[in-house]
Amino acid sequence: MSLYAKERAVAIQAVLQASKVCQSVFQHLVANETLTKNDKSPVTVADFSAQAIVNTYLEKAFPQDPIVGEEDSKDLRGAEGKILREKVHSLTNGILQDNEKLSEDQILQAIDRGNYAGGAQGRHWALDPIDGTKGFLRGGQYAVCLALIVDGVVQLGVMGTPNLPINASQPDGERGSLFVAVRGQGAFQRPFSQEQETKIQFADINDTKNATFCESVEAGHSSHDDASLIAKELGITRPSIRMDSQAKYCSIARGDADIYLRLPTSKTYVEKIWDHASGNVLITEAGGKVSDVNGQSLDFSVGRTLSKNSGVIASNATIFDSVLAAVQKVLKN
Ligand SMILES: Nc1ncnc2c1ncn2[C@@H]1O[C@H](COP(=O)(O)O)[C@@H](OP(=O)(O)O)[C@H]1O
Ligand SMILES: [Mg+2]
Ligand SMILES: [Mg+2]
Ligand SMILES: [Mg+2]
Repeated sequence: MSLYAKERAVAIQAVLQASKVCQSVFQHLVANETLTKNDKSPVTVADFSAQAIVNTYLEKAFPQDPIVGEEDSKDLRGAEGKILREKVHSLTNGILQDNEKLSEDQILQAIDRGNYAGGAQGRHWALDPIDGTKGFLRGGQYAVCLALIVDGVVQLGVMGTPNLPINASQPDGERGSLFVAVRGQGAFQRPFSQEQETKIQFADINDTKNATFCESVEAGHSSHDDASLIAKELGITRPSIRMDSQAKYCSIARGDADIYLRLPTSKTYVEKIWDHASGNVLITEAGGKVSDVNGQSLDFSVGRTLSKNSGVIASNATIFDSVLAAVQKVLKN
């Protein structure tokens, strides 16, 4: 059996079920149930349900493994959290099989299994139950992102992208894919609807002027102004593809676009490990390279955040050095 085969299978099942709960929430609920967290980022019933589902699957298969998850159950507790708690309870159980159903208490406990501090020793999971909550709310791109980190290095990443067309050249065709990568074993995509996996890789380009950027919709998450200066520097004339979430990593890894830049908009924001862990291994396994804006590898060993890094650059390995040089030239000015 190949390395991490069980982890891979469990992660696929967990992400698939969590993706289904997100689709179900989107169909059944209007956006007015959205909460706003202290950092002003939105969170929805679907974020909580997806975290409960993934953590439950992980606990069953790997009871010893700690989890770094984005959400916690605080807003679902007590009298104030009752309405939200009941919604999460019924939506979560709507997806689970009869023998998997969870009580309200079990859901709260499952969500809070995501409270691990992370670090350099041993293995833990990193979970973003919905990455791109803003995309989810506007019917755009979002991703359920799960990664296994061992001794500070991401070894496995699984992403579910319910709204991403399976084939970018058929934008009105079937949607919903899983992207899966294990370090040293390649990068793969499969539709939600069947188990057959297809190997994916970066587009084969060696001149940056033929490249396309894939960037955040939110200028507050990555500077659009700096990106357009870097595009000029690289001779890029094609318009950027904008989408929310780590679906950006998936898009470049299968060659829909070529370069993903996350250019810091403030000196104080620190990237979170769950926003990049699964994308990180997918990029490497699809023939790409990834670093921060200083050319340093992303360091997943320092806790829940990427406190040693600033921003992200990901591209095809062939053009990576040129992209890094352009980023550094523009950011220095
Ligand atoms: N000022 C900021 N700079 C960079 N990322 C930010 C940010 N504020 C929030 N984010 C993160 O950006 C993620 C979405 O990124 P993107 O723009 O690529 O879709 C959010 O994930 P969530 O949606 O999981 O909260 C959130 O963690
Ligand atoms: Mg968030
Ligand atoms: Mg996120
Ligand atoms: Mg999230």
